[in-house]
Amino acid sequence: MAITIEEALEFIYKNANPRSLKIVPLEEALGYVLAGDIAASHNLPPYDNSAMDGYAVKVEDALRDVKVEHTIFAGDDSKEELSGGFAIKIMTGAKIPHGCEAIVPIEDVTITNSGVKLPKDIKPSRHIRLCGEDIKCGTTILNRGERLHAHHITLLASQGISHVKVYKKPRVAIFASGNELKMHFESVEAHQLYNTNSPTFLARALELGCEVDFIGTACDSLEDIHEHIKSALESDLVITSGGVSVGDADFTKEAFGKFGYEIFFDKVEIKPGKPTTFGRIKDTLVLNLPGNPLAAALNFELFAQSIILALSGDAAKYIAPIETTAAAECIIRGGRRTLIPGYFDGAEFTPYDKFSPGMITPLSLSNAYIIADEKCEVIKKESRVKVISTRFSFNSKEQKSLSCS
Ligand SMILES: Nc1nc2c(c(=O)[nH]1)N[C@H]1C(S)=C(S)[C@@H](COP(=O)(O)OP(=O)(O)OC[C@H]3O[C@@H](n4cnc5c(N)ncnc54)[C@H](O)[C@@H]3O)O[C@H]1N2
Ligand code: MOO
Repeated sequence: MAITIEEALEFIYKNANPRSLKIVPLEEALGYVLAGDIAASHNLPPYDNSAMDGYAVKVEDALRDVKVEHTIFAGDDSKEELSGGFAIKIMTGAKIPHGCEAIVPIEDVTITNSGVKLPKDIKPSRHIRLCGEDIKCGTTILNRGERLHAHHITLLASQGISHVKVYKKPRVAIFASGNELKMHFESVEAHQLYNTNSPTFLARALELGCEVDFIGTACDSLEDIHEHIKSALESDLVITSGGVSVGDADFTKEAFGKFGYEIFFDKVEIKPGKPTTFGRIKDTLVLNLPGNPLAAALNFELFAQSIILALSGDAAKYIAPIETTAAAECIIRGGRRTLIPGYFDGAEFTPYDKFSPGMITPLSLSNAYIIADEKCEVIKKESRVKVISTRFSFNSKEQKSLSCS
């Protein structure tokens, strides 16, 4: 019996967990997920320092001519002490000298014969960046389950952290089956076509931070599919396409059965993608997607991505939609949840005008999709929709104003 998308995702979250850990140098840590919390071992800034090129002064010296005898540069380990009637010239980032109460920027003073004339308003602590105001030593700066993006590398580098403990990237093996299929580097005859699903899965799994083994294309025979399964079982996840329907040459599930395939579900109330199958052979998870390219790619987005996120140890493992409005009407048949590809330009979602499970263009030219409810027969123009991205960033084909009013 076909299950709902929610039930299918529950099977996924119950069965997909991060496997093992390793230590990587910071330079290679981008995209990995942290396997432990990280606490700050240094204050940032590490010492009170000047936010401006200017003069270290006493507040009481406002409006006075003060003498300037020293200059402190960033990186100096200065022991100067500031006394009333004096200013110390100081550069941005330089350590604040003892006795300094504020910094006056260079452009706010007048140069005199013996030093500088200070302005009338000097507020205590002005232009001083305080030790630890950004990061306090001992606080947790990153948590287990955080995927490392460029600006997390900033935090780690600020603490002099050279290596981090992370979850290994999910190892994914990919193959397709179908006598009609040829690899993109082979020649095709008139009755054949290129296997586009496997290169799609490979590229997308890499985008999602997996290590990928490209096993190839199997013929529609149990023996050949067995060979491909054997080569794939060392992985955390095997993703196949094709051969999951009821045709005379649909052997995929039977072929996996020889290896003790425990199937969690083999039908989902979804269009396209009803025959999507998920299970396990020992520690290896298996996702059999249908052969039809749009069905395969969209169901990869929903199910393979959810498995990959859960396997990677990412605390943010749930796919999150963005709410927006539909830019055009889209008529659907209803009856089952329907996946509709389209383009989200940051303001509106435009459903792809004509799509069917066997096509490849709709998703290639889209950057997102929506899931229409089983009772829904039309997505009306300007109705609210929940958009799920199929890319990492949101883009627009036209230049937009980027500021908020
Ligand atoms: N009598 C029924 N027939 C079908 C049903 C059904 O319920 N009853 N379901 C349909 C649905 S829905 C789908 S989806 C497909 C799923 O079929 P398979 O997973 O068995 O896929 P194939 O038959 O192997 O291929 C379908 C289609 O896709 C092309 N294909 C397959 N693999 C690739 C690839 N790697 N790259 C590019 N194109 C691929 C293949 O040539 C076929 O045209 O079954 C329906 N039938
Ligand atoms: O469900 Mo099939 O996946 O419509 O093409």
